[in-house]
Amino acid sequence: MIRQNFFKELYSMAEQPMIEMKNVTKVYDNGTVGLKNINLKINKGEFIVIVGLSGAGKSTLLRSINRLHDISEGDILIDGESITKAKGKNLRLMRRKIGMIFQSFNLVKRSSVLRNVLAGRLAYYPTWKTTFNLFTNEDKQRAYEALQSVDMAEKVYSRADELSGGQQQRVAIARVLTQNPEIILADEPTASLDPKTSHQVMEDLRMLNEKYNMTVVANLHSIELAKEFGHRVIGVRAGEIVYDGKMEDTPQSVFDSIYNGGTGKEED
Ligand SMILES: Nc1ncnc2c1ncn2[C@@H]1O[C@H](COP(=O)(O)OP(=O)(O)OP(=O)(O)O)[C@@H](O)[C@H]1O
Repeated sequence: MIRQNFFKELYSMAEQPMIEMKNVTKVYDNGTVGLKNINLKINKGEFIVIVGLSGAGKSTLLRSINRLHDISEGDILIDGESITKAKGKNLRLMRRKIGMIFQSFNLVKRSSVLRNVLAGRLAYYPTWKTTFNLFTNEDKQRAYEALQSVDMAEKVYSRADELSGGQQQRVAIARVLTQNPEIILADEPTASLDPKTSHQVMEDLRMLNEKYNMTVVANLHSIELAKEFGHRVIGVRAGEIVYDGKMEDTPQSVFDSIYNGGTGKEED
């Protein structure tokens, strides 16, 4: 009996979603409805792509997960714990589990590549230490290795604004790797990049997913990249989930209808 319970418990732990959205609605201060009653479970190690027209709510969905946007109704659980209700130190610890990649890279442009990558460790230090730049050698080594894994080690002392867009995004990926989160939210990570560089950046995200088992949720405009890299596709239209399925089971017609057949606000 004890043995049975043990396995049952182990099983239910394995089943616990990494991210769970329960009846999530987001209404912006000006009355715009960003998300309408979203229910969604994302498991550890998945690589999710979110697709939809401009204005459909992809960014709102992604940014609700780490509370860059506060939701109006519902609850969001990270690894079983409500981030919606989290406060103070607890909220900071939960956010440490969530890394973010932005379309605009969000590096400190006048700082070195190394300092930018070390910023991924900030949440592990008390503020006074970071003010005085007291990063440990271990963390410097960690940052260097992260840069190596995205093939950017030779730029370690360059200033961030001396790099190309693709190189900056790779530094941002090294920063997120140094943070060592469970989840990576990538909000249009390739929107400012050319096709070849976009592909490279997606390969880096795949590496984080496969090698470190990080759960990746990426908003993508490019259907080609979505198809190539996503394991599961979520279609969003006018703040609602209109499709959710494994990539291998998703026919082209689904993409056609999400992008052409819908009531997405802008291109109607
Ligand atoms: N800060 C804000 N205040 C008010 N409305 C907003 C705000 N941010 C987004 N919205 C609105 O919420 C809706 C969803 O926007 P969101 O940015 O999430 O869409 P998206 O699918 O990410 O679009 P894109 O692909 O263009 O980035 C849109 O109608 C948008 O105008």
